Parts: sequence; C-alpha cells; structure tokens
Amino acid sequence: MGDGRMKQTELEQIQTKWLTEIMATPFVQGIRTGDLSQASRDYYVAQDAHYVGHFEALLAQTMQQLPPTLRRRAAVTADEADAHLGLQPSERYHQIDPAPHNLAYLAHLDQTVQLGDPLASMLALLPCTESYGLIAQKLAQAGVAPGGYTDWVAYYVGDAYQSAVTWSGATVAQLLQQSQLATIDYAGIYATSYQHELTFLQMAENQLLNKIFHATIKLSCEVPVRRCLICRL
Ligand SMILES: Cc1ncc(CN)c(N)n1
Repeated sequence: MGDGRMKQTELEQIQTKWLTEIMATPFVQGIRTGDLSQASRDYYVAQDAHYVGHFEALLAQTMQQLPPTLRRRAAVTADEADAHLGLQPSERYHQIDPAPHNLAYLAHLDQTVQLGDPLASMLALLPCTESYGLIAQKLAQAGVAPGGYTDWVAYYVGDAYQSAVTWSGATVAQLLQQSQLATIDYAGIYATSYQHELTFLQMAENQLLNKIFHATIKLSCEVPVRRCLICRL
C-alpha cells in the first residue's frame, strides 16, 4: 500500500511516456538526420531564445525557495546560445515573435513557481532540463547522420549540461524524500510540463504551419497590410 505521497517511480512512468512521443517528433528526428528546413530552425530558435531567458529567471527564483544545502553551487544560468547556433538559424529568427504555445508553457511554469513550494517548482522545471539531456543522449547513441546537427547534440550531451540534469534529478529526489502529504498535484505539474515540451517540438516542425507562413510572407510583399503573424514581415 502506498502512503499517499508521490513516488520516484511515478515520475519515471510519466517521463517514459512523454519521452517516447518526444523522440518520435519530426523535429527531434530532423536534428539527427539533418532534415530540418530553415523556416523550422528559425522558428524553433526564436521560440527557444525567448523561452530560455524566462526559464533562467524562474530557476533563479526556485533556487531561493530551496533549503541552502540543496542549492546548486555551479552557475545557474547557461543561455544555451551555443545550442541555438548549432541549428544554424538565419538572421530572420530575430523577427519571429513568441508563439501562444510558448507563452502557455511559460505561464504554467510561472504559476507553479509562484506557489512558493520548492518541490512543485522543481517538478515544473525538471522536464525542460532532463528531456533535452535524454534526447541528446539517445540521438548520440543512435548516431547523428553526416548532415545532422552535431553541435546541438554535443551541447546537450556535454558535461556542463549533463551536470545540471544530474543536479535537478538529485534535488527532486531529495525533496521527495522530505515531502509530507500535500494538497498539491505534483505529478500533474510534472506531466503538464512534459506535455508542453512535446507541443514545443511538434510546433517547431509543423509542415502545414510552415507552408501557411511562407504563403503569407509572399503575400505580404505584394499586400503590405497582410503580415505574417510570426515573422511580422
Ligand atoms: C522548450 C525547451 N525545453 C528544454 C530546453 C533545454 N533546456 C530548452 N532549451 N527549451
């Protein structure tokens, strides 16, 4: 019989379920094969540059909620610019605004961190940190094709990133051990972040959307009042 508190195994089941779907997305597979359009990479990097900046601020807030013994000694921030460069974005990405799915993910993280409960905050942030560490390890194991985005994979399998993954997992494990019966839906918070991670990657390689944006961009050259909602061109 369980004691009503959340278990590590419950987290592992959630992680396995979502990671399987994440690995199957065309964007993740495109990183391995090199089959990603410029539009997809620009779109992803624009979204992620916005996301990472906000994530780092929320991680810094979470750090203040942790007992001092659990705080990370290494620098908290890593802007992931090298990972973005690894996807070879064009200058156009600077003109792409944050999309609703990105803002919805950040709103979930923000609302959770504002609860002020360190375990809830860490569980909301964990899918972000751990999923990319795992994605990159799996891609490296599968073997990145000659035209694939090896620098992106190298960034996330690198020691600096993997040590952040290890710290995040170990901190959650410690907080779980100390946790009392709670009214907060910890598993739900963690699963919701994973759902957002999947959507984020699905949106990055949405062929239909990319076609629409291209069509709109072409239109905007001739009819300036119609603008692409993403590029603002
Ligand atoms: C959306 C998202 N999730 C995770 C990561 C890896 N920190 C990222 N850069 N962006």
